[in-house]
Amino acid sequence: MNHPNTQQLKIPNPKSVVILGAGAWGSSLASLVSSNGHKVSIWSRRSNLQLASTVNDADIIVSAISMKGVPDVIAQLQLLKLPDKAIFVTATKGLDTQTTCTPSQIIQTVFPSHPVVVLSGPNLSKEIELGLPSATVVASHSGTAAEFVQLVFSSPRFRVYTNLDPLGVELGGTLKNVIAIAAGACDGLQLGTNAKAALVTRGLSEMVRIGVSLGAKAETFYGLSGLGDLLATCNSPLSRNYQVGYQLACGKTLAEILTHLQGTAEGVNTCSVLITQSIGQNISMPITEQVYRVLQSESTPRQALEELMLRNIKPEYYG
Ligand SMILES: NC(=O)C1=CN([C@@H]2O[C@H](COP(=O)(O)OP(=O)(O)OC[C@H]3O[C@@H](n4cnc5c(N)ncnc54)[C@H](O)[C@@H]3O)[C@@H](O)[C@H]2O)C=CC1
Ligand SMILES: O=C(CO)COP(=O)(O)O
Repeated sequence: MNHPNTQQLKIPNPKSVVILGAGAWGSSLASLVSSNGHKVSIWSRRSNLQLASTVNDADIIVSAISMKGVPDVIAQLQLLKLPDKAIFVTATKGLDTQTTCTPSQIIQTVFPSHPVVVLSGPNLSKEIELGLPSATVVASHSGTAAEFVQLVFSSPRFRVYTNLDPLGVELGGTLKNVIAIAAGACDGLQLGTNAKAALVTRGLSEMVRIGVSLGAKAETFYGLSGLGDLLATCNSPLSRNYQVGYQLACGKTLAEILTHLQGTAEGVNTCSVLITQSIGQNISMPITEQVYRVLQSESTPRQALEELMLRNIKPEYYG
């Protein structure tokens, strides 16, 4: 089968793309889409634009807001008349603390007749703003919707793959944030490359375990949206989640870190949701548990390390 290359990817008519959220990720996504010749409108809770007039002709509505704003903004959209053609794209990486739902689950419940596409991958927004090359995944139960979104976002500097496991893609981007906090702490404590490799590998194992129990496919976690994003976030000081862990290891309190952090570190809230889910489903998540204890000030990063190293010895189960 012949696939077009990125030079041939022009959609004949420019599409109307609405980005909800004017933070770091919303702005980067807007610049990617507008560089491809599409019409982009950015809405945020602080802008003067009316949500109703912004979305009234949208082909694509992208959520790039922090998780805590998603239920409220989707409830606002529910009161409006959306075009039948509108496809939702969620680029938010978090879990709702009230319901434990993912953003795509919240959107699909409210808008059952609109396709929902998850966009997630190793996409540090600062690098994308610099025009550096990057790849991502767009996943949906509707292959047609995923391919449409792929065409709108693809460019020679942003390579977009489709995937039919939206939950797996969404959970990859969400669960890795907790491991990135641990990786930042590992670097902050200067534990070395061997320790980091062990942490990230066992972290991936935790992601697969809880992800599969929630209904995702195991293999999805070994792709760009799982392992790919895990590697990017666990190895870059540009990651806010990594920064949280790094600075905790340097002795700062969580409150101090969050006050000065630029943007959202979703891993902090995601970690609490995962603890509830892992207890409820009786799934072992030792790294997540230690991150939780450190975030709650019940333990220090150094004590968390000792707890992990002193666990009962066992075979290397995968997944
Ligand atoms: N920055 C990055 O490199 C990437 C971020 N993401 C994800 O995108 C989401 C947004 O991240 P950033 O843009 O970096 O965060 P940010 O903190 O820069 O921007 C967050 C946006 O959400 C809006 N928002 C926050 N609470 C809200 C509420 N209660 N109601 C309505 N709007 C609200 C803010 O006004 C702002 O426009 C997060 O889930 C993040 O994990 C995903 C990939 C890359
Ligand atoms: O998800 C991201 C990169 O893919 C961004 O990570 P942070 O939210 O930790 O900055």
